[in-house]
Amino acid sequence: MFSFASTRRWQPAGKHVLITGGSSGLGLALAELLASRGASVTLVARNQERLDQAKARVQAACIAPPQFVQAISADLVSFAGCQKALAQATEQAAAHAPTSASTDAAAPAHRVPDAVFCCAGAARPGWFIEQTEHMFREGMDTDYFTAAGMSHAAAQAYAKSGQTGGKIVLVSSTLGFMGLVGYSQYSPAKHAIKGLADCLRSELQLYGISVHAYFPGTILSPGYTRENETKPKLTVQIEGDGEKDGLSPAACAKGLLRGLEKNQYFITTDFQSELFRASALGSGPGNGWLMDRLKGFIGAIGIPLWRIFEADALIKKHRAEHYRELGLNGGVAPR
Ligand SMILES: NC(=O)C1=CN([C@@H]2O[C@H](COP(=O)(O)OP(=O)(O)OC[C@H]3O[C@@H](n4cnc5c(N)ncnc54)[C@H](OP(=O)(O)O)[C@@H]3O)[C@@H](O)[C@H]2O)C=CC1
Ligand SMILES: CCCCCCCCCCCCCCCC(=O)[C@@H](N)CO
Repeated sequence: MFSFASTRRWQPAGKHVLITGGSSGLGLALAELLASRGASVTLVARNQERLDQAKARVQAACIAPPQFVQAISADLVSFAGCQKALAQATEQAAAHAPTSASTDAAAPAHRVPDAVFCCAGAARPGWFIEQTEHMFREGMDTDYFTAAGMSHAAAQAYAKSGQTGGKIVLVSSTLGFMGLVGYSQYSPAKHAIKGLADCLRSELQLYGISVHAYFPGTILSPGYTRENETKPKLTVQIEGDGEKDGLSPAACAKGLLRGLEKNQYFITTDFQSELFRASALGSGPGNGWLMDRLKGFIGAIGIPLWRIFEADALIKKHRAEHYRELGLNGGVAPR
């Protein structure tokens, strides 16, 4: 009774969705899934070649003729880049709009995309003391500002045009609920996404826009392979074997869509993230009062045990090796 899970289920069929980071990993899987459910899709990312390949895959997943798939190359770090990409997506969609004969409202002229998924992001793990100002700023740019910029562009466009029913989906991470050794360049930006989601969920009610945030654990994506190249072994030890515990991009996309269909505000697709969610609810709507308290209770017991006996224990055990490895204090850990 406290969950506000409404009866209106979100349906991708006939909608136009814009997906940032749509050329790879989660974004691409989501694009394929939504296309297979009848949505038209705009993919946005920087690299044109990967966009073209992705576009072909998403086209192959389409089910109904009025559907269209378009790919836009843009760097979404700047607000201007986001605004331009959204405007392009809107204009190009109008060109696909069904002509007189069609009764399908897949893409009425100059309609802002019905939903915007902010999947662009990347982690560059490493030791806090070894990473540079550039890397920290790059983390905020890639993981926070791409999402803040696209949400801003979409909210403005919805509000100015009077288009209601818009949807903004932000992608955070389990690391948006908690922080872990090796992720100081990334996790703060994912916490910022959570804060942004709270503000936007609240404010964008003014314009009839719904806001959701997704908190995935490890996704077995190209991005994950890349981040593992710089990830400290200690971090791997604590976060666990991704190949074993991680989910495929397709499984994540499916779980995210299921959460949207249930109108959940914070969405997770694995039990660990669900425990952290239930332990960090804040002021937004939960996913069911009783289950949230029950999971919060399990988290209240399990998380400190995990921290003390697993995470912090491994970190303390690693001190000597760490000083040696990095040649700190002449390679000797002080007592
Ligand atoms: N992989 C994981 O274990 C986890 C990932 N996440 C989050 O999920 C999301 C998807 O991750 P994943 O599938 O691994 O990502 P991938 O690295 O596989 O794909 C990232 C996508 O983002 C695009 N992108 C990156 N930077 C920009 C930019 N400045 N402007 C426009 N597009 C950009 C990339 O294209 P291009 O480079 O061509 O621009 C690519 O399409 C990210 O937000 C990530 O932080 C959350 C939890 C776990
Ligand atoms: C009872 C409680 C048990 C708790 C166990 C917790 C284990 C820690 C899991 C941390 C996993 C981090 C996944 C997100 C990774 C991510 O966002 C990056 N890969 C970036 O792409």
